[in-house]
Amino acid sequence: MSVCGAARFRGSVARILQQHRAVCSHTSGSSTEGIREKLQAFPGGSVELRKQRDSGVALLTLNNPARRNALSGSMMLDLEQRLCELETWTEGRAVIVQGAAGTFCSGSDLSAVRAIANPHDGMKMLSCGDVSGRLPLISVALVEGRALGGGAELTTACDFRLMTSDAVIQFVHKHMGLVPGWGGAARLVRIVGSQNALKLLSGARKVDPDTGKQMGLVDEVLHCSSGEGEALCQAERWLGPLIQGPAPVIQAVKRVVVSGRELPLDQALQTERSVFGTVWGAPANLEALALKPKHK
Ligand SMILES: CCCC(=O)SCCNC(=O)CCNC(=O)[C@H](O)C(C)(C)COP(=O)(O)OP(=O)(O)OC[C@H]1O[C@@H](n2cnc3c(N)ncnc32)[C@H](O)[C@@H]1OP(=O)(O)O
Repeated sequence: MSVCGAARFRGSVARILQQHRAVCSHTSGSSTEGIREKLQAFPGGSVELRKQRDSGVALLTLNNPARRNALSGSMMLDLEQRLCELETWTEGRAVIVQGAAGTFCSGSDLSAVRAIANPHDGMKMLSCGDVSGRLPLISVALVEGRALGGGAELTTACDFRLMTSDAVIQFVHKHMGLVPGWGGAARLVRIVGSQNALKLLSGARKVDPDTGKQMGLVDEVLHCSSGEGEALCQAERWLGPLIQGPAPVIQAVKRVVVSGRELPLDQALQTERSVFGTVWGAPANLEALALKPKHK
């Protein structure tokens, strides 16, 4: 390349980088604010967080029963806020995600969806509702009633799914002219394999607990005979053996498994080494060594 050509080339690269920076700042900063304001304009319901300090289990409840716990605009923002609170809960071990009044979540609130049904707002909305990889504790979706659309996606963001015997999970996106956008498709493929994921998404198939269990989408079916609260009690009992032990160790286990699941091998190995460094010689490790345990 001539000197002149090289200068022109450097000039073009600089221009492209400048344009790229402009696009990035547009999509991350003020425009995210724009979507926040739009979402705030669709209030209704709430996302409640109750940290049970004695057990280290948090309850995250989608609470919009008049709309079958559809995620309103303000609930999407609430959800983000609650996840931030969970991320810094150092004494936490697990979180159970549930819906109020015996049903999980009917997806995005259709009135909000209608108001922002253009590609630009849709892309920005994703930055507010994405819970993938955000749950720092062992997470369980307790599915009673229906988990539809974005609600079905939310179940895949959890490590485990427990369903009551009459519950249904359904990725209804195709019926809405959509595909998942909050990571529900990618995670579904990892959970049930691509053949099953394709069947569930392209057929918008209703998944009952038994089918879910066969596919590996559902970890346990809960048979509840008596009333309110029984499913939650059973879910807490199911979780019990997984969360025995010191919180830092449980959180470390979660981190190595998530990195193994979601990162390329070289990065996962690196993460595992650094997480190992946080538990080796730490109080729980020293206490266990002092007890001279035998694992019979
Ligand atoms: C990227 C995100 C993709 C998405 O999530 S798009 C949204 C997908 N979800 C839907 O289309 C849900 C549509 N709703 C339904 O199929 C049914 O309402 C559902 C959930 C099976 C419940 O059926 P039922 O128990 O018979 O109750 P119902 O139909 O009378 O509903 C009770 C009230 O709740 C409302 N509702 C249910 N799901 C909603 C939603 N997603 N957004 C806004 N409002 C919703 C429903 O309109 C009804 O309200 P109203 O009492 O008529 O004022």
